[in-house]
Amino acid sequence: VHGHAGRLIFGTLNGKPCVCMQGRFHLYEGYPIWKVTFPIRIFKLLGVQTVILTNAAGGLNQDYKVGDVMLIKDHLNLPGFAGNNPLVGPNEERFGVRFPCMSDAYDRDLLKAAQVVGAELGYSDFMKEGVYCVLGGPSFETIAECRMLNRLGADAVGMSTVHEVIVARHCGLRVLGLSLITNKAVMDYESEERANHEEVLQTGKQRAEQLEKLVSTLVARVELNNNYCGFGD
Ligand SMILES: O=P(O)(O)O[C@H]1O[C@H](CO)[C@@H](O)[C@H]1O
Ligand code: HPA
Repeated sequence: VHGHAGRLIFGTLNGKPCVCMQGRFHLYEGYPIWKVTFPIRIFKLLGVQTVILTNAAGGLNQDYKVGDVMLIKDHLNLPGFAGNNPLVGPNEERFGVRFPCMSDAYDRDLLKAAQVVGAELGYSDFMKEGVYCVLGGPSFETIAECRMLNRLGADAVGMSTVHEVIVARHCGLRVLGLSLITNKAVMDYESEERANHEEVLQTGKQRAEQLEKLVSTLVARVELNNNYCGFGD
């Protein structure tokens, strides 16, 4: 999509071997859901143990400000309610079980580690924790939809990530999810604001340096055996 480079970059980050997707596939681009999540299985086969998934999202929680970073503690998979789940079809036993658990989708130790690192870097003022809701896109939400999602328990809304999380958990990868609140979802009929992709890209650029620092510091602290340095375990 415009704004995503569409590259796969291999290297080391703070001494840790990493592979980084510079961009992702989205359902609304017309890709089948298995293709959207295909890179996750490639990562598994490459020996990856931990994935850090990031996205741009609209803020539904009235306490959120543009530029906040929301650590994802849970998700609402709305396309999934209609049967649009990346695991639909014959189960690939070599990756995981038919009915994977999702109540532990977002690794609590990694989430705690992200909070600790965020605080150390002085980012606490703009770091939140909340529930991400995925929709199919590409149209942004109506006011009624935003109000409904917020009442259903969503703090942020976007068009990605959740499918990747489901496939990652199915094959046993540990997941940390980060949403950058790039815009406030319009919840009020009096509002003159309009969701637009340019604002999304602009907010992304403004926070890029801090997000890079957060992720790279965190990566430095995650041990290859999935333990963490300096977080009490
Ligand atoms: O979720 P990512 O890929 O960060 O992008 C978000 O931003 C785009 C809308 O501006 C949509 O693709 C939405 O999902
Ligand atoms: N809605 C859906 N997806 C998004 C938004 C939004 O407001 N902002 C960034 N991605």
